Amino acid sequence: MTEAMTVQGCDNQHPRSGSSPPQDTVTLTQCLPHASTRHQAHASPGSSQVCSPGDSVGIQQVDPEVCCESRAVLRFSDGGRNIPSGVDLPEPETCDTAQMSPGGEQVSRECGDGTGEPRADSGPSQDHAGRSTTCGEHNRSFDNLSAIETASGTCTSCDNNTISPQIVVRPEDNGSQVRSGLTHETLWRSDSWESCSTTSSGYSDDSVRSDDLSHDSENDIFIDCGHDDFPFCQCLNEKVGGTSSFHCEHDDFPFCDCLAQAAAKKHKSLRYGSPRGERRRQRGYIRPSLSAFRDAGLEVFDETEESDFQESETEADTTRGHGTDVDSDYTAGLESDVEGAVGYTELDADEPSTPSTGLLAPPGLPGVRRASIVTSNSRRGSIQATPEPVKVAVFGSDGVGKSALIVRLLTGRFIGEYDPTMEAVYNYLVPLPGHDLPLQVMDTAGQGRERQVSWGEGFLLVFSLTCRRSFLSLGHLRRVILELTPGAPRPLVLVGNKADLTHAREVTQEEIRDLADLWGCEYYEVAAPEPWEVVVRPFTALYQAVLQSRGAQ
Ligand SMILES: Nc1nc2c(ncn2[C@@H]2O[C@H](COP(=O)(O)OP(=O)(O)OP(=O)(O)O)[C@@H](O)[C@H]2O)c(=O)[nH]1
Repeated sequence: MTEAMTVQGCDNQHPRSGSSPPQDTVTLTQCLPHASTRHQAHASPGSSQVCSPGDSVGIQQVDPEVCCESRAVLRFSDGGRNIPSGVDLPEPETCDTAQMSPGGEQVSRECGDGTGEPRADSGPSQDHAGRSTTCGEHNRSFDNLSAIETASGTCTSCDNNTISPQIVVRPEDNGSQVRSGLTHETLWRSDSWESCSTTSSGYSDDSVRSDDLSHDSENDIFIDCGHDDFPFCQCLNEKVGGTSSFHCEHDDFPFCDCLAQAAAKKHKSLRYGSPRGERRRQRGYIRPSLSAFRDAGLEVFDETEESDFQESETEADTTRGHGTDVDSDYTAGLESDVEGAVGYTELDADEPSTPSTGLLAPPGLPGVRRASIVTSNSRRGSIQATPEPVKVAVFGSDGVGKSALIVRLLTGRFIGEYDPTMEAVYNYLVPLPGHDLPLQVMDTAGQGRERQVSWGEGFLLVFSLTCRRSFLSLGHLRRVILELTPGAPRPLVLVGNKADLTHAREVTQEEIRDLADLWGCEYYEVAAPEPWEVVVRPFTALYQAVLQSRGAQ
C-alpha cells in the first residue's frame, strides 16, 4: 500500500475532509459494524468483529468519529487477490477462506487442512456451502437455507428471518464472483442497494454493471466490474497505474466515485456509450452518474447523451403515436424469419388493448413495444379472444434467452439475432391437442419490476445454463417476487435455457434440481432452437400451476 485511502459509504459519497489519515490506514466514513480482515479471521476464527470507535481493524484504523454509527460493511473479501487492492492484506498462513456470518461473527472454513471442506469444529453454524447459517440477531442457526438462497432462512430459535439489517445476503454469485473470504453474506442487502441507488452513482440494481463504461482509445478507460463488494472500489486507486484497463470485483454504487478517482490518476478521458450500456439505458435502466468522473477531472465523452437519448425518445414516440417501425431488427426478424402465415402488425397505442389483439402494453409504461402476433398456423396456434388467459411473466438476467424462448413459443422459430429492448406482452393460444391454452406472456425488460411482478400470475424464471451468474441471480429475483406478492406465493417455474451449448455449461442438473426442490417448483432445461414441443413445456407447466393456484383461492 502506497498511500492512504478513503473508503466511503453510500450515504456519504465524498470523503470527509479534515486531517489526512496516516499511511497505511483507511478512514472509514461509514460505520463498519462488522469490519474484519481475512488476516484477522485467521488470527481469531469464530470471533466477533464488531468494531468500536478507534478500533484497529487489521491493517486499518477505524475512524473514531464514525465507527459503528450505521451500516457500512468493510470487506476484505479476498485478501487482495481478486480485489486489486491497495489495502494489500497479508496472505494468511493457513486459512484460505474465512467469512462473516449474517450477524458479523466470523466463521472460518477451509482452514488449515486445505480440503475445502468446513472444519469439523465449525459445527452447525455453516451450511453445506461452508457459509454461515447463523442468525445475526440471536446467534441461532437458520434452517431452510440453500446454497444460493440464504436470505430466506429462518432462525430456528427466534423466527428471525430478516437477518441483521447491516448485512447483505447476496446470493447472486454464491461467492463465486466474490471469491471472498467473507462471501456474499456480508454484502449489502438489496434494499440497502436500492436506498443507496438514490445517491450519486445512479446504479439502481445489480443488473447494471460498469461494463456500461467502455474503452475506446488509449486514453479512455475500460471498466469491467463485477463489483460484488462494497465499498472497496476505493482500492482501485492503488492499482490503476500502468494500464488503461482494470478489473474491479467490487460491489455497487459508490464505485463510480472510486473509479473516477482511480481513472483520474491515470487517464484523461472517459467515453461512455458501449452498445450494452446503450441497450440497457434504452430499456430504462438508470444511467450511471458520470459526474463523479467529471468531478475527478476526467474529460467525459458521453456519446449517448444527446443523439441516442433523442433517438430513443423518438422511437418511443413513434411507437406510441404513429405505429411505425419501432424495433426494426425485431420486426424484421419476425417478418422474415417466421414462415407461413405469421404476421406482425403494430397497434395504435391509443387503441385499447383487448385479449384478441395480441400484444398488450401495461399501463403507464412509455416506450413499450406494441404489436400483434398473428398466426394462422394451426400448430402454433392462433390468436383468439379468450376470457381468462393466464398471465405469465418471464424474468431472467440479460441475455439468457427470454425473448428467444418467447418468440420460439409464439412463432415456432428460433430467431438468432434481434434486439428486443422493450417490454412486451403477448396474447397467445398455446395449441395443444384437444384444447388451447390461453396465455398472456410478458417479456420483461428494464425497469418496472414491481408492476411486472404484480401483473404476473405466474413466473418463468429463466437462466442460461451457460451462465452461472444468471442462475445465481434467481435467488434475488425470487425474493423480490415474494416481497412484491404478499399472500399465497404465485407459481414459478425454473427454466435453464441454452441447453444446446453443452460445452459451455456452467450449471449442473443437480444444482437446478436442488433449487427447484427447495422452492417447490418445476424446472426445465430447454434451448430456444429446440423443437417447439420442448420449448412450450415450461409454459404449459406454469399454466397448469396457475390454474391450480386459481382453484385454490
Ligand atoms: N445457442 C443458443 N442461443 C440462444 C438460446 N436462447 C437465446 N440465445 C441467444 O442468446 C442471445 C440472447 O437472447 P435473448 O432472447 O435476447 O435474451 P434475453 O434474455 O431476452 O436478453 P435481454 O433482452 O438482454 O434480457 C441471442 O443472441 C439469442 O440468439 C439458446 O437456447 N441457445
